[in-house]
Amino acid sequence: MTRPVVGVIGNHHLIENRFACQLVGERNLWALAQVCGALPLTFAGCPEITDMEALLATVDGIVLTGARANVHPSRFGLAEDPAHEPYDARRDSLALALVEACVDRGVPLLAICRGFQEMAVAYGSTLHPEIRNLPGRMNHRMPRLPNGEIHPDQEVVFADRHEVRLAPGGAFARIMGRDLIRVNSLHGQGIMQAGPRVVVEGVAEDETIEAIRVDGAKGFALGVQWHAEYDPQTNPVNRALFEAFGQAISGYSKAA
Ligand SMILES: N[C@@H](CCC(=O)NCCCC(=O)O)C(=O)O
Repeated sequence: MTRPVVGVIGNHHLIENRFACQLVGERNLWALAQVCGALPLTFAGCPEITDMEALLATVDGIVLTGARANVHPSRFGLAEDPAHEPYDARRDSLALALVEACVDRGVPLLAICRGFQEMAVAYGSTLHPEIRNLPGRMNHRMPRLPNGEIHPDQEVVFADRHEVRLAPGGAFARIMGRDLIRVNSLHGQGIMQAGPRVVVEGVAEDETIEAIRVDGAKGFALGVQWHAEYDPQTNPVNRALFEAFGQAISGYSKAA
């Protein structure tokens, strides 16, 4: 029995400000291999070189990963702002189309952080570019040193930072087996207004939306604002999510 194959989207980076690359956070790949029993297969976040039909004929699931670049504000009716760069318009285009294709066909889809935002925007949600600036909101960005540098210890950066209250009886509460969890937090953007098919399944103490599903999806279509890929090997909350995704990809039949 071969492993199910999961497509993992890449994101654009300029290495040394000259060398264009498609990168993917390695922890996404380890989580899929070790907890879902999948073969992770990265693909470019570039619609120009990605045949979606060929991709979806090849994979048993898709993961839209986190990424430093923000979803372009034109996708939700706002003007771009240098303060909220970088953007990754190619990834936006491919990811938003993939969300709808997966939802319509029942291809299991797990959306993480930026991917969560892409899932939300694909179905008409708006985002706020810097939610920590909203009254009453926490700072959801990764912790930094007093001098402003990103904290050098990954355990600190990815430590649980806040609670998420899950909708009782909802998809996430059923997967997690509880209504209250704690999660890490590494994002600046957040959902302002959920679109009509975006079901809010979990919110933080400051009402920031942290977990969603797409209403009417034929298959697994869940998104989380936190970085569940960081430690599903040891963290029961993230393990439950990746195991549920693993069941979905194992049970998915491309032939259907
Ligand atoms: N850019 C968006 C999404 C946040 C996200 O995916 N964070 C991952 C960060 C990985 C890194 O810093 O390289 C936002 O900021 O909301």
